[in-house]
Amino acid sequence: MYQSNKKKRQWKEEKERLLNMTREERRKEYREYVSLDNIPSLMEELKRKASSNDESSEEIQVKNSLCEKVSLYKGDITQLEVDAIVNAANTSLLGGGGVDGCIHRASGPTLLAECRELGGCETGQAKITCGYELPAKYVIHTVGPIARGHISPNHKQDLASCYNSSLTLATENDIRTIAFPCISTGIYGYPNEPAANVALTTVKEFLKKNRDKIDRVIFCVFLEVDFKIYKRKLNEFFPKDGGDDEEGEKCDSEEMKEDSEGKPKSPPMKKIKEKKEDASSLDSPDEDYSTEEATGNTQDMTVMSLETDEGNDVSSPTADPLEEVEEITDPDELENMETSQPKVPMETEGSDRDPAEPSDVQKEIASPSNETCQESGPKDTNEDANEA
Ligand SMILES: NC(=O)c1ccc[n+]([C@H]2O[C@H](COP(=O)([O-])OP(=O)(O)OC[C@H]3O[C@@H](n4cnc5c(N)ncnc54)[C@H](O)[C@@H]3O)[C@@H](O)[C@H]2O)c1
Repeated sequence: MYQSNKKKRQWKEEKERLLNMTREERRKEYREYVSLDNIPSLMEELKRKASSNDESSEEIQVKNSLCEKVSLYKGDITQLEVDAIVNAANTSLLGGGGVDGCIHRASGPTLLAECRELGGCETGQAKITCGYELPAKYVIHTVGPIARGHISPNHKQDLASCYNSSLTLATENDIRTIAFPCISTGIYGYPNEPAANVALTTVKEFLKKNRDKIDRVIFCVFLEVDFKIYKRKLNEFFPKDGGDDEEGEKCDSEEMKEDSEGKPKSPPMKKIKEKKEDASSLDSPDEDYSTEEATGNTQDMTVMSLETDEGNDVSSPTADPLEEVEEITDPDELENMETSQPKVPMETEGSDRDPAEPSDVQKEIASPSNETCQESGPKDTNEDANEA
């Protein structure tokens, strides 16, 4: 049988085998993972903060607030044990660098075999495959806009469409827990903060209309610059007192006036609302942003707490960048990147992983070390995230 036919048959059989397994059975097959139990929702973080400040956690109203459906996680998305992780891919769907390269490397060569059958993907659209050797059952591949620091209304629409298409595909496949990287903010040069606004606005709108279909959306950040942006914004977009019906209208005015050290907090939600884009206002005029925002320090990968700065912020700077990403600034080079071969060497389709790989149940990693996805391998880390 030709190699390609054999591989085609293999990925279909492998996909069927894996998707019919229970989580316990699958855990015997993947190396390391971070379970959802170790990724607190925003609501859980707020309750934890209330109890650590000796406030009555009863004050934390759960008036059908969406903040129990979102989390912020800082680390390697390939380690998250969720129903689906989203890949920031390119239109070829044949792999590349950045998070795309990490996901393909961690998932193994069978992912590429399935991707080859998908016939690519348009910008703003999404396609789904099995997760194979990942802790995630599925990978949803989406293609963000190439903004190169200059955001047009089309770029915003396309980026919002990435989140909407991925979430729609998730609900169509009974996927209830999903993790997003910061789509388009790496090599595609979409400035970090505007991208976070689009992501948070789009996810919030989707969750308001599909509360019963999604249990958790995890914003998985990798860089400190994104960690700080999402940490600041998540409470604004998903306030603890609900207030999800009006788009960012309601806020706990006491909460917003000043933080515990009396420092003025960000302006009242009303002003933020005026500035904040929402899904309907994605066609605001072009905005030029320096792409300095698109770069930023890299930090260790830590399950973080959504505390304000005086809280138990557990992220701590590390010296080494997570990976040396070659900054591609030449637009032509970026444009033809769509057809470029994977930047980071991936296992070729013919190479099979060593069957002698350890099959024992993997140690759950809860506080991943600051190794990058390229270096991840069998590790004996088994601390409880809560001690992180
Ligand atoms: N970065 C590169 O050098 C490079 C080269 C070729 C292709 N690509 C990839 O980049 C293009 C898409 O650009 P993009 O800006 O949407 O994606 P991206 O360049 O992967 O950046 C998206 C975001 O993901 C972050 N990230 C990187 N690794 C991980 C990880 N393991 N877990 C969680 N987050 C992570 C990264 O820091 C950034 O915030 C595609 O062509 C894709 O193949 C990247």
